[in-house]
Amino acid sequence: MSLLFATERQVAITAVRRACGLTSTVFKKLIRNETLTKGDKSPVTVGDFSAQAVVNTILARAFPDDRIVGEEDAKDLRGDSLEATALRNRIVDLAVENLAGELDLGEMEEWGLGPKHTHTPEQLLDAIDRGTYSGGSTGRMWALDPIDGTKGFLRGEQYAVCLALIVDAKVQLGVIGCPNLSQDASKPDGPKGCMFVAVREQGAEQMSLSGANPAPVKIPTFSNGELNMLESVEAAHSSHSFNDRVSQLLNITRSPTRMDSQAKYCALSRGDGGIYLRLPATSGYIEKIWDHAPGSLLVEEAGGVVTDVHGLPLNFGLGRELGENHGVVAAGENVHGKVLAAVNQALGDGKPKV
Ligand SMILES: Nc1ncnc2c1ncn2[C@@H]1O[C@H](COP(=O)(O)O)[C@@H](OP(=O)(O)O)[C@H]1O
Ligand SMILES: [Mg+2]
Ligand SMILES: [Mg+2]
Ligand SMILES: [Mg+2]
Repeated sequence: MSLLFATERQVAITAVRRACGLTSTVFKKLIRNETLTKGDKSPVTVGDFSAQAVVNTILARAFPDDRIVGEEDAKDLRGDSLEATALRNRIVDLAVENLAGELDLGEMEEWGLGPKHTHTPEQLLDAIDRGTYSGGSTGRMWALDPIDGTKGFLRGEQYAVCLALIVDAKVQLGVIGCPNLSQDASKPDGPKGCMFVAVREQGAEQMSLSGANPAPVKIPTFSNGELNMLESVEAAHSSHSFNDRVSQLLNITRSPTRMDSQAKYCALSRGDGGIYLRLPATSGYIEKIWDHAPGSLLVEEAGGVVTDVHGLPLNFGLGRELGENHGVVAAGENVHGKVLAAVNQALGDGKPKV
């Protein structure tokens, strides 16, 4: 009997692996005018667009009826301006070359892959725009962040290609590719590039980006002195000062580990850091589902708990955003309760006294 979501798992691994190959290539050749600034002032590069084109092309071929909630859209690539034309040509070239790469183990030609396939610019822009689904609480949908941690990507630090399958608002499958993450955190100069795969009720594992050496990951039981905090590099994305207050309340003396992207969830799942805490630094910011869907399942399947500051599960069924949740608290099962208590004490301490 085959396991549930076995085909989806293989398709997602293929898509993430291909996209990671593409982003690594882009990083080596990225030039200044290949980055745009979006309406919310955040950066997006040719890597983000072309990775979304590749992943969505594969998903559309393998699962033509599935919806996709992807971070990017092709609006800025469709115009006739010189800038749009140059960006479009570059993105199309990158995606075409990546999709045409020889089939690797477990990959299928019918997913649009291999040298026999051609992909027109229009098809690739449409593939990017397959990601414009508004989300919702019923049916199947994929959540895609083609480059999570774009700022880390631009700095040459951590970033991740993140893909999740959500069915009736529940994340069932998550795949995260981290091209710059050390395969073994205790050997920072050792081989880099890992993929994390989780399927609900089937566990979580880490492997190399090529799929070699798969091994289960599990959050260890930390004693108090061993705990430390994982947090964003960008102070604008999560409040560092709030995390410091929580660390003090928990008597954590080790300094926080700062890294971009859902690599934080990956690090947590294998025990490199005991807590991932993310409180909005900007009032009114609502977290996006693609920034948390695969990471939260990975941590749960590695024996952890992921909630918001009220202890509520993350609700992936409310559209493109986690509209009901405030902040994210992720930690091992034996630690999560006391972190949540400390978070709420710190939130209470911050309120004006009447
Ligand atoms: N003001 C803000 N507050 C919280 N998160 C924000 C934010 N502005 C952008 N982000 C999100 O933070 C993500 C990166 O998180 P981190 O800091 O953990 O690396 C970004 O993902 P992208 O890089 O995919 O756009 C983006 O979705
Ligand atoms: Mg972005
Ligand atoms: Mg992101
Ligand atoms: Mg992104």
